Amino acid sequence: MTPAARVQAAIELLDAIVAGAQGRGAPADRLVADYFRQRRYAGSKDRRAVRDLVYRAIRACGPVPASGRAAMVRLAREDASLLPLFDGSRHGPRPIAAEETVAEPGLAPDWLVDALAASGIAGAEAAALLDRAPLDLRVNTLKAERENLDLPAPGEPLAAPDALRFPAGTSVDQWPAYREGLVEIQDHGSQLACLAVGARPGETVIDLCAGAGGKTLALAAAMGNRGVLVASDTDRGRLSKLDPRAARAGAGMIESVLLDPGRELEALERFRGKADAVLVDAPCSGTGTWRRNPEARWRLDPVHLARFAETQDRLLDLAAQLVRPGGRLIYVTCSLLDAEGADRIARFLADRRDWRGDDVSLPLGRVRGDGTRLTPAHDGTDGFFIARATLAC
Ligand SMILES: C[S@@+](CC[C@H](N)C(=O)[O-])C[C@H]1O[C@@H](n2cnc3c(N)ncnc32)[C@H](O)[C@@H]1O
Repeated sequence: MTPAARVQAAIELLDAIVAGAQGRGAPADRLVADYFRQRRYAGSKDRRAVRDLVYRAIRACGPVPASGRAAMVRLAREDASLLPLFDGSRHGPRPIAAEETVAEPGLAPDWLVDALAASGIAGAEAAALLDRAPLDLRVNTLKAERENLDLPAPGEPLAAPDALRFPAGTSVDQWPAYREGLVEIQDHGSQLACLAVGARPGETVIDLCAGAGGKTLALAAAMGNRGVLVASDTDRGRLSKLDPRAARAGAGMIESVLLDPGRELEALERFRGKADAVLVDAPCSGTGTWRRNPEARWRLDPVHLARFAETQDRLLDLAAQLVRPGGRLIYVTCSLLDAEGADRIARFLADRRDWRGDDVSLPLGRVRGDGTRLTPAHDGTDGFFIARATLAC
């Protein structure tokens, strides 16, 4: 592909991504993968270049752009080396007209910028939400140790005991250590959230919103494969990815439980009042993960945010019924909005005299309400809110 054709391909992809965001269709990553699956002629350099253009253009726009072209023209305003590529060549984009629509720059739609600022995320803290994330690995202590693991590149040891950091784009998935389950890809913040669970061998731990099990695998390692570890979720597709991952990681202790939305407790009845720890890694807006999913800013509106908060309250109430006296509940969201973090745990604790908030004592982060918050600017992690509460004996 010529450089101009790459710009045109990025414009077409951005059109699909904008439509996907507005109609709540497939996420950008999937659209990019599908696009190239249908265009086998594009080589790996072309793919990398187009992908890079797409994500730079997404980051360059604040609110949802009017079109893929408007987004790319915005990027060309910021990177003049792109301007000559709007040359009207056979596969390239037409020249930029004087009256052409240009997407607005910025962090996000205005209402979201205001909500973040009201949650203490503004200035450099806000700008860092759109940085490129490094690649973090968790050494799987069921199979290896950080100190004597031999990897193709040396990683930077981080504060979480099993975390190593590599530059963005490192092809870890090609490494034998990855294929053999010695390491997992997991953001440092996510690893710290797992530390806050304090899972120990022999305990009964429920990962209520386990998804594909990123955190479940870390809990299995912390428990040394001993005890009871339940991974539940309402999404069959996500949960079904856990079994092969667990097999690769040697995490034989995990029991997957598919939940019926609205009737979650039915499938978990036998654990009522029995769990030592319940992790609620709740569905949320993902404002803390824009470094990886910058187009998520375009998918959120106040109605959806309010729905997330309702679900989070419901899941907290549900999780509380599973915890044994003296046991703990850990609430996590990858959001930096108080509406999904500090406000939720404050409501939970306000309603309950038999629960008290704990200090999660993590090596990074800052106190926010009754929890701890990690941010890209301060902690170099994805954004997370993490809180822990203990039920009186
Ligand atoms: C933030 S994601 C979990 C990510 C996962 N823990 C990980 O570390 O990879 C939130 C999950 O909550 C699940 N979920 C949504 N509603 C739920 C419900 N009512 N009960 C349990 N899980 C639910 C979603 O399907 C999604 O997988």
